Amino acid sequence: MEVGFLGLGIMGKAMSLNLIKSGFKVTVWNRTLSKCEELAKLGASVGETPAAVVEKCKYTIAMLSDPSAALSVIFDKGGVLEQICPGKGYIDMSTVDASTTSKINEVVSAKGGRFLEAPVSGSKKPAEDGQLIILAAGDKELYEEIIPAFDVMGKKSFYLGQVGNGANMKLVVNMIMGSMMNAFSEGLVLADGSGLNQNTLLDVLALGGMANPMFAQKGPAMIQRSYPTAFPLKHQQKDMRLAIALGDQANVSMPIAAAANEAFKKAKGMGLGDHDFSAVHEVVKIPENASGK
Ligand SMILES: NC(=O)C1=CN([C@@H]2O[C@H](COP(=O)(O)OP(=O)(O)OC[C@H]3O[C@@H](n4cnc5c(N)ncnc54)[C@H](OP(=O)(O)O)[C@@H]3O)[C@@H](O)[C@H]2O)C=CC1
Ligand SMILES: O=CCCC(=O)O
Repeated sequence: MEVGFLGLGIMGKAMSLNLIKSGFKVTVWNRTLSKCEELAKLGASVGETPAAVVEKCKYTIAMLSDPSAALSVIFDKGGVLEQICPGKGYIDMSTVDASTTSKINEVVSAKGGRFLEAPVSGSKKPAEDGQLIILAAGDKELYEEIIPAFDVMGKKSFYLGQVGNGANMKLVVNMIMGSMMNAFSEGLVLADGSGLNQNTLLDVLALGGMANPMFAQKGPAMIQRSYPTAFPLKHQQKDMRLAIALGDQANVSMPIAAAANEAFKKAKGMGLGDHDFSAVHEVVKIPENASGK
């Protein structure tokens, strides 16, 4: 199967590499074109523009930072719209809001193309291991046709119905995750401020009903104030912002998510946007010289 891939960031690079390793013919494009070189050495073809990729491939996947990036590869000069046509499918796996995917669906469909949104749960390591959770919605036939690629990139795919449901599901999941990360950071700081051993806290959490891979994997590094980037904090803040807007539309009060968003905003303001989202810990951390009592 010949597949195009737009966006070779943390996630897109790992996902497209898995497709290549599994025997897909992959044509890649990235805004910073030099990032295509590594993939080219591993067997990818390179398209000069998103339009060139779509022209070459029956299916094109995108994995881009945010709504503005997702729209710009569609509408800009050399964008997807210039070549999308009947027989071609466009699959956007970026985390964006439903209004963005609805807009893309509308213009792709108007040109006779088919559209599927398919954001993912799971981070850098699951992307490298082909263990993502895929939250697809949109054209059902396209979903069924692209399953072989999803099976390479993910461990489970959900088909959620109409365009918007995948985007919304992803925002709900990440809203919960961002709130949890804030509560976890506060817990680590509270343990420390109360004279408790933070590693013992991790051991206690790991044995109970709150045990989860996020606490287990990120906790030890957070205690060391180390935040190697798997999921950039700036993207988590974007997801909180979009989830809060979704709450506005649905009249759902979300004070916990709102407080978490404020902490991520503050962390971004502290220059932590490119660190892992666990760096929000720095916002709640008790200054080293304060006893907290
Ligand atoms: N990292 C993670 O753990 C996860 C991330 N996601 C989501 O996946 C998406 C990608 O994340 P990730 O790979 O981490 O992000 P990165 O920041 O590593 O990569 C972002 C990609 O978007 C491209 N891009 C940014 N702005 C534009 C633009 N205006 N026009 C064209 N391309 C643009 C970048 O190109 P360039 O190289 O030129 O900057 C790069 O290829 C995001 O929506 C994120 O929320 C979902 C699940 C997990
Ligand atoms: O959107 C990012 C999700 C990161 C994760 O699921 O660990």
